[in-house]
Amino acid sequence: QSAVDNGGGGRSGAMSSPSVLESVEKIDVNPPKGTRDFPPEDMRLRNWLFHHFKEVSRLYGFEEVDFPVLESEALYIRKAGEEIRDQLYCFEDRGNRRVALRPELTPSLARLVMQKGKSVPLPLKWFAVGQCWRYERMTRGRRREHYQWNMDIIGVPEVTAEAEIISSIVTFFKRIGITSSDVGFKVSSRKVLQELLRRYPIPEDLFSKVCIIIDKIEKIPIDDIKKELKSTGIPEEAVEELLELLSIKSLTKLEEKLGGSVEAISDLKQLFLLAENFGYSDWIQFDASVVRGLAYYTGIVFEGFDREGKLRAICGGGRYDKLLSTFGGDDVPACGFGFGDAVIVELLKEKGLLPELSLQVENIVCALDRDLQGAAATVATVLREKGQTVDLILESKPLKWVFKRAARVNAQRLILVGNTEWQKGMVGVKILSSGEQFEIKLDELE
Ligand SMILES: OCc1cccc(Br)n1
Repeated sequence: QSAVDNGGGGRSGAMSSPSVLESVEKIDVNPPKGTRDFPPEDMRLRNWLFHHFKEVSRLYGFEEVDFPVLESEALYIRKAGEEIRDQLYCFEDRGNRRVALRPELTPSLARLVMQKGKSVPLPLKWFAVGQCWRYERMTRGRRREHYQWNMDIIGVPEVTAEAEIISSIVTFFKRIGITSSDVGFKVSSRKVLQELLRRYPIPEDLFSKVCIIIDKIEKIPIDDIKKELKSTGIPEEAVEELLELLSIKSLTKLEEKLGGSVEAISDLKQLFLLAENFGYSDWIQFDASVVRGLAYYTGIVFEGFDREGKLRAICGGGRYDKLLSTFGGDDVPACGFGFGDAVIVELLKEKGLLPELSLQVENIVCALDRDLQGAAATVATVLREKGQTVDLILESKPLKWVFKRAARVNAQRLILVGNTEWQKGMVGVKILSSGEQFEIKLDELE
């Protein structure tokens, strides 16, 4: 921090002279552990990804919303033993308030829906793209922030809502060249688990805890899963039956196990029928082991996975009909998904589908001598007012340097402002791809 704080935090202004600046240690120029900078080439890829997120949301008639990155910690205090709770990036602010960097967007969305109350007629179809945080011990070298795309439908109890949001993700994948041979969705319902647990004398509040333990089934040894399940107090035979149930990969077998009248079965059958109508049947499969790691899901849950099994889940979501009531609001049916910006990029790299995104500039405008810098500014302004992109050379540079820059910024043409031409109200033009060059009146330039 310079002795003279010129506010902007940028380069020290004329106000402060070197003598008053304290000599500071060389600062670490890297971003904080687990976080990323986005230099231009990475920012182009991020903008490309977000453009597709937002275009799909628009295609589906969703409205964009956003919330503070900083939220009350209370939004995330759930007692189900979720990883997201263990990794909460939380602190006490100067007003002694317990706050947290949001680890996900759904609770903020639920808060805003409650805040809006009756003023927003249901159903709501909202989407957001926002940075989310977790404080994870860096032992695993994993990131502490990522950007998440969320789409949520609030106020629709029918499975058509889940079918619609899965359709939106399929549309996104197709737009970026991912096919159903690359990825699929494992789909299940927490009502399957609920139905089974209902057949044992188990307190209702255990349900979320059991789901969170089961979500770790592919991440920790099965004996640890059994140990954790038993530690919740559910009877041994329930644990065994539960694990056997989770291995079911067909709805028919599930129906044989649970009986056809079960709501979970009818929901899932309806979803698979709608998938036919949406045209994405070959993208989804029933898999009873999918429960997802968030406590508030109450029905259909799904996750996008890469069929080669090399990557973590690409996205995930489901129905959460009780979240608003846990915040003290009325019960409002809701479903949605979260889609992170990291795994999808790994998948695109794997598939050789990363887009070629280079800087493109239509014009480089350059004054051929110092006293024509003003004329060059006029030329640049004329072009920009016509909607043309212009990289204006801002200092006197040798032509060799200008050509080098033109190549670096992929300029299509060079506009040279020279004395002789300028006297006639003209400029020199060089088309860089063909080498063709000519003079033209400024007002004829387009
Ligand atoms: O996927 C869960 C998650 C939440 C916040 C930040 C990051 Br990185 N990952």
